[in-house]
Amino acid sequence: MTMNQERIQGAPTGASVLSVQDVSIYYGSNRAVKNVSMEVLPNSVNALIGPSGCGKTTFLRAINRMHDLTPSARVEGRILLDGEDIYGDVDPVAIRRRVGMVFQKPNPFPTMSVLDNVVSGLKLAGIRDRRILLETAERSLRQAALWDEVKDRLNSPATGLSGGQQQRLCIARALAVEPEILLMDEPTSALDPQSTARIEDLMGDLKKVTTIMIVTHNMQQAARVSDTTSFFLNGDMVERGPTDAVFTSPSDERTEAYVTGRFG
Ligand SMILES: Nc1ncnc2c1ncn2[C@@H]1O[C@H](COP(=O)(O)OP(=O)(O)OP(=O)(O)O)[C@@H](O)[C@H]1O
Repeated sequence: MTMNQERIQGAPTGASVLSVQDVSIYYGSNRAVKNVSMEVLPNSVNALIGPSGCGKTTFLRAINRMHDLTPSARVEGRILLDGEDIYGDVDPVAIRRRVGMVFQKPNPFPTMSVLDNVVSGLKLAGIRDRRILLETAERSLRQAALWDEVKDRLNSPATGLSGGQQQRLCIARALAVEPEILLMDEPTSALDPQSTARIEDLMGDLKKVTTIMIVTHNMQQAARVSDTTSFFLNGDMVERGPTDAVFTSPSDERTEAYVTGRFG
């Protein structure tokens, strides 16, 4: 293991924005994620790859306490966000404000305008100052590379945008509350190649303002956009390291078989 790999995979470094410590996740008696630990550095893009059903989404959802909404689900271990245990004595709603999420299918609020979608999180937090709302909307839409396309239709329904624009709107909506982490669950799988490329191009800019965890089935995408890659198999995190190393010289033969397309 290289020093860089040790830094990524090993003990908490204090520099981590997210520290996952021995996390297991159960649905009833089925353990879908097994003893996963990882340290995530700020302003990095972290890909989670692995065959269908290996636990990637289950792992991702633990990071913003979405399993609270599933009665059979249980999370063991510790997840620290900037040193604070997100399963400790904290309000899950406050955690979800700090950990944004973008889903597979774009899900703008259908009855709201473009502008109201972007600032919905701020309004929920009680911010009413129109100047602040407009400034935040412009900043977030610029960060999501959507501003130029929507600046003249901010008050039009969000549902009038194309699928790719709607997904960038959802990214802008997530960014508006300045999340420490942005979770992306196969964010381009419902999009055409051109919209996918736009979102991939965006990743480098997004990580300047947040830290990204992205589940993807597309290994070229993981290779193109991420700094670290974690390979999951049957609930185990088999390997995690710098993306270059995981793709070109994986240390586990199961990772090699997967990234070279021999299974999955
Ligand atoms: N709500 C749920 N209730 C019960 N079991 C679940 C639930 N969600 C997922 N599972 C199970 O947990 C395991 C991991 O599923 P998960 O969706 O996390 O995998 P994944 O790697 O994200 O798969 P995919 O790539 O197909 O999205 C699977 O065996 C799945 O059937």
